[in-house]
Amino acid sequence: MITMEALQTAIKLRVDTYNNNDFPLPTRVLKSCELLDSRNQILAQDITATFDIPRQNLSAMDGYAIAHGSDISNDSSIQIIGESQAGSAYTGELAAGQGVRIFTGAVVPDSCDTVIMQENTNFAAIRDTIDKSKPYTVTLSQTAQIDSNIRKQGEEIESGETVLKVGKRLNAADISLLANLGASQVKVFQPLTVGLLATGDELVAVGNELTSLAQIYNSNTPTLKTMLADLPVTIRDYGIIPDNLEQTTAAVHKAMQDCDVLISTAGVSVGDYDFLTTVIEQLGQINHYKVAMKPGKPFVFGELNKDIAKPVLYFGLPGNPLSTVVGALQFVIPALWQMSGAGLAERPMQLSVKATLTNDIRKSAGRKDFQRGRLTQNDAGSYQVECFSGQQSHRIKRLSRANCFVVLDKDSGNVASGDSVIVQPFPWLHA
Ligand SMILES: Nc1nc2c(c(=O)[nH]1)N[C@H]1C(S)=C(S)[C@@H](COP(=O)(O)OP(=O)(O)OC[C@H]3O[C@@H](n4cnc5c(N)ncnc54)[C@H](O)[C@@H]3O)O[C@H]1N2
Ligand code: MOO
Repeated sequence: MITMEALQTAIKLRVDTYNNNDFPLPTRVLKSCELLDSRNQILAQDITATFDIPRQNLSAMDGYAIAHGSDISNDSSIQIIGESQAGSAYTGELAAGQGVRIFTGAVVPDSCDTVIMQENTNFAAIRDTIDKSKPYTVTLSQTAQIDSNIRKQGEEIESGETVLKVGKRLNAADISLLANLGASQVKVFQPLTVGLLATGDELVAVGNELTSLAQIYNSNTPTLKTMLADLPVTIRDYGIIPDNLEQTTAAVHKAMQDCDVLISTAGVSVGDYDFLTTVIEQLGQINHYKVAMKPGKPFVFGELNKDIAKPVLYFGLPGNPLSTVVGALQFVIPALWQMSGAGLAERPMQLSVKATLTNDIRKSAGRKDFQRGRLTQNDAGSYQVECFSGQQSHRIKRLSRANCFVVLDKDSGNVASGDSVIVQPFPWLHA
């Protein structure tokens, strides 16, 4: 059975080929996106500045701009002959020994080469006596440095500079940068279409009545929709498909015409009513089946390619709710970010921390284990994790109580209270 790490690498390599050959990023349709809707969209065009930032030399402090050639040593006096405010510059010429009152963000007059903050003058002592309608004198209480407290034109961004590149996953800081450059819209990659298909005769969609004791609610589809909500994808929900070869074939066949990616839940184990692997082999191929992890072992990675122009990548998640969550986090979501065109450094990072275990864990070697736990941090900043008993992959209440996975290596055996373990916080713990 393939290890989890080897499967992650295999999926990544397949998506590399998909992005280069099957559906090359440069040939994809672009979408104009309003700046405020662009969070988590993937930039499809480089962004180049059309003007300098700062656009002119600006003051970094409230204080005085002092003319070139002035004596700026401690105790020297400067004659203040006007004022430069943010949005309304002082336009006159200054001679050595002169200055203007200036505020943070205001233009530094061309004839000035230093800004001195008001705290380094006698401003506080004379403040109440200043009559702004006529020149007045301030005295430096500290020697100033030429060039200090001036944000130079273009020092942050020069006109013509590329500030964001194709593949950037736009975040609040990028939106700040784009807004500073006046971009009201950006070109992003058209979201991929991701089909969701739940299989199982026992399933009923939330909102409907359970009419027999054999029925349960379909929780995997709402779970996946929530987990994918932050991705730049369009979801198509194909609903619940009964455990029946013809209907499963028809549903997969329909989805592969409409979608770039298909995710199914359940029907991938070895039971008499688990048809998905058969259908995938009829309409495409299985690249990998079963992975040495717990939960989530009967995971399928394949592609649907019969009689269609480009392959539809297929992820078959095992039906147990926990297997669906673990498989989606470890394989599907990273692949979707990569398929969406997000550069390597732009894909959400799986954070992990070391924590001290507060209870014993029983484990047998053979599969990498993702046990649910609750991570806490003490006042000194170190982490502890409590790992719950009852780790079977249908334990939904414990999943909701947990905030992290305790990740135990494939070959690890039992782990004891006090041992240091690797913990992966759930994405929703730090988002
Ligand atoms: N003989 C074997 N049996 C099983 C094996 C095995 O290796 N040999 N593997 C077990 C493991 S591990 C898992 S995980 C499951 C995976 O089974 P399937 O993916 O085929 O899923 P089902 O059997 O249809 O369902 C499993 C479980 O999950 C419930 N389920 C299914 N879909 C949903 C949904 N959308 N929402 C909520 N719950 C769902 C379903 O009712 C079952 O209880 O196979 C083991 N068996
Ligand atoms: O691998 Mo299954 O997902 O343990 O329950």
